[in-house]
Amino acid sequence: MEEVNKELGYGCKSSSTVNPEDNNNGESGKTEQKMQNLEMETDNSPKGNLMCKTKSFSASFLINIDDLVDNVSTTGSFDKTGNAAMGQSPSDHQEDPDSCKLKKMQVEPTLPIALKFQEVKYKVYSDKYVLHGISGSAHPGEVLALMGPSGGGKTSLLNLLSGRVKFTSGSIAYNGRPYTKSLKRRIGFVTQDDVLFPHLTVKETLTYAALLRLPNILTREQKKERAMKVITELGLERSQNSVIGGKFVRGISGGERKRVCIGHEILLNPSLLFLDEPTSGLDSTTALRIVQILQNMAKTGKTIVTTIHQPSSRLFGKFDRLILLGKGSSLYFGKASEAMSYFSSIGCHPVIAMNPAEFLIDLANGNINDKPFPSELEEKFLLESGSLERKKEGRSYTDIHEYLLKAYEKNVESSIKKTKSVQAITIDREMEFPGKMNPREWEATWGEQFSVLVSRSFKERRHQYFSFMRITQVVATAIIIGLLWWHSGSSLQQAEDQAIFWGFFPLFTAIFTFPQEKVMLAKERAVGMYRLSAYFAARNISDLPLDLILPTIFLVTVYFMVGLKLSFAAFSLTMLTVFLSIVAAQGLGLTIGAAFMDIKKATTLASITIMTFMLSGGFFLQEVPSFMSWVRYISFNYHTYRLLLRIQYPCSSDSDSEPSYCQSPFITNLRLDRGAKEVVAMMVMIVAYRLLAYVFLRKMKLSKMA
Ligand SMILES: Nc1ncnc2c1ncn2[C@@H]1O[C@H](COP(=O)(O)OP(=O)(O)OP(=O)(O)O)[C@@H](O)[C@H]1O
Repeated sequence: MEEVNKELGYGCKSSSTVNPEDNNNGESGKTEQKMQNLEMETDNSPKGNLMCKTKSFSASFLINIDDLVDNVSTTGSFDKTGNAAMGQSPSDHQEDPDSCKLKKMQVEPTLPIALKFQEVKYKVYSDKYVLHGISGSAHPGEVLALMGPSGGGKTSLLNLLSGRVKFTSGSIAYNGRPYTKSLKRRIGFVTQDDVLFPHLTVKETLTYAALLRLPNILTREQKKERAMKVITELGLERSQNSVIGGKFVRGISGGERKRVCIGHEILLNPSLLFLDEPTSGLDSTTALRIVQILQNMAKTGKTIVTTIHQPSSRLFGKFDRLILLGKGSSLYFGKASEAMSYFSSIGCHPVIAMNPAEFLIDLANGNINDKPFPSELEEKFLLESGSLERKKEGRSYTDIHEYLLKAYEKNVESSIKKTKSVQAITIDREMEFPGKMNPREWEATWGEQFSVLVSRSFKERRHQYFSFMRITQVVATAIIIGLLWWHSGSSLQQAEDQAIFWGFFPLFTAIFTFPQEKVMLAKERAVGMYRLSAYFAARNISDLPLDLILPTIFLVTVYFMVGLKLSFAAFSLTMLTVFLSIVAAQGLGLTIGAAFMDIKKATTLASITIMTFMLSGGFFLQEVPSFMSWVRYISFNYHTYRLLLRIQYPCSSDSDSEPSYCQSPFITNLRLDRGAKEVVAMMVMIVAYRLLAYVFLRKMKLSKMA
């Protein structure tokens, strides 16, 4: 067995305990030194270079990473500590002001950020701790894997390290400094779920993200180029024109989708990239490809931290460092390649050939059935149960967990504490000159955000709106109404049916808008991709043309089949009334959707509302009790109905030329005037409902949904 283990490379190291962190001390010290050197190199670059201005600072190094990566692949490389071995020095370039940016490109790599955390605890409520004091570090050029069984605390730790969630106690330092808002732009986070628009292509997805996320110092063309470079870097060229796809739409593969999510984050060239289970649900070859991409990215000076569930042995070999978590505690921290030796040294090693990752997760799960267990544990069980058989049955997860924890405290934790912390280094200009850099410099202007969002929303919704089902629903309803009231002329019933259909149809369509997009909205707002007002305005405007096309088809069909008033004025006014009704109904739908952000709840309230509006609107009940009559004034159905009747049954004050229906009690009771009040009421509703929807969206704790 010993031989088998040796052959596999993770055999028992017998007596001496391997201390994974001991081996790192020297390296991590060197890392810190190198990082400081790198920082100094940057600081010592020619003055003119640094004066290529605060404004262009971040932007220029964004473009530059590509040149840098090119340089790395052709002329040099990053070592494990994130130092770039550059092929060119700043002095290789002329002191031409126009070449300022170019020079920056070749001088500035990804700003290396080392992550160090000590005794990080995380409490979710009262005394429920999810993490019980985790320590470790990750350096530029490295991929740190957080591994462990389900519920071990991987995602929680990742969220804390990325600054998305506040920790309860302990410390997390980025180049020796605590988290600040300015770090946000240096951090990329790839969530476990792929939050992407299903109907956009890969190219559209990344281009829109580039247009929205990249700083304004870049031109539109440069932003698009950047998106294309990311596509190339991630090997997505072949699928760039394919749609992303989703539950109901076939699209690119899971691996490609994950790469698009990674691309979304690396557009901004983050120094720290966090990924939550980037390989879950992928086959081992695709997973390996993703991790290979992460490794390549790390080589450009990024610090990469990823959670991983059950990697294959080939994949496991790709990680530089590893934290093994079990029940919210750290069971191992050190080089991934030394994990097996460490566990062997404390008496835990597999008796059969197995994937090291599988073995480690089994250990963290307390499952050591086909593994020899350490003598200390054996003694413990022996003492408790007295017989070998019972002893084996009696082993519990808690005992094994405690044993591994004690071994960790004895062998690893103490040495982590001994490692010198990274000397605080400036992370970016905002830290250097607090408050002097305008955060708005980073983002596109309101107008640009609006136009990009309109275009994106239009492309995404185009497919949704003109779905076969939806067109069938509208056309079929129009034909049925047309046939039922075939050439019946200006029928009251017909006006009623239109008002009902166009009352509930847009309302029930609009309630889905915000709940459906809430995860995307939360994700994009969390990284400050755009202003809420730009999103809201864009969503309203981009919906309009689409929402008016189907009603037009409907109205034309019904109007002529039923044989309504054949005059241009009557047709146009009917059309306008229906449009007003649609936009008002939509506003109400948006408000209900934004108020709940939950489709089920929103649908329930929308059903109750529309029923109340219709009943009070005058179609079914002519005599509404006076204490309930106020409802009709906030009902767009009521105003639509009155306007439609007014158009189809005009009555003038001249009683001689008045048609006979003007004397009917039904019409006289309605006391139809010129319709100005109805139009004003509808306009007020259109604006007020939308304002209300915006207020609800603003108040919504979107961060909790991300
Ligand atoms: N906000 C919370 N409230 C209550 N319990 C929580 C909260 N966040 C995390 N937990 C609990 O903490 C534990 C760790 O959760 P976490 O999601 O970090 O585990 P994980 O290792 O990422 O699991 P998985 O691999 O299944 O995603 C779980 O038992 C989870 O239920």
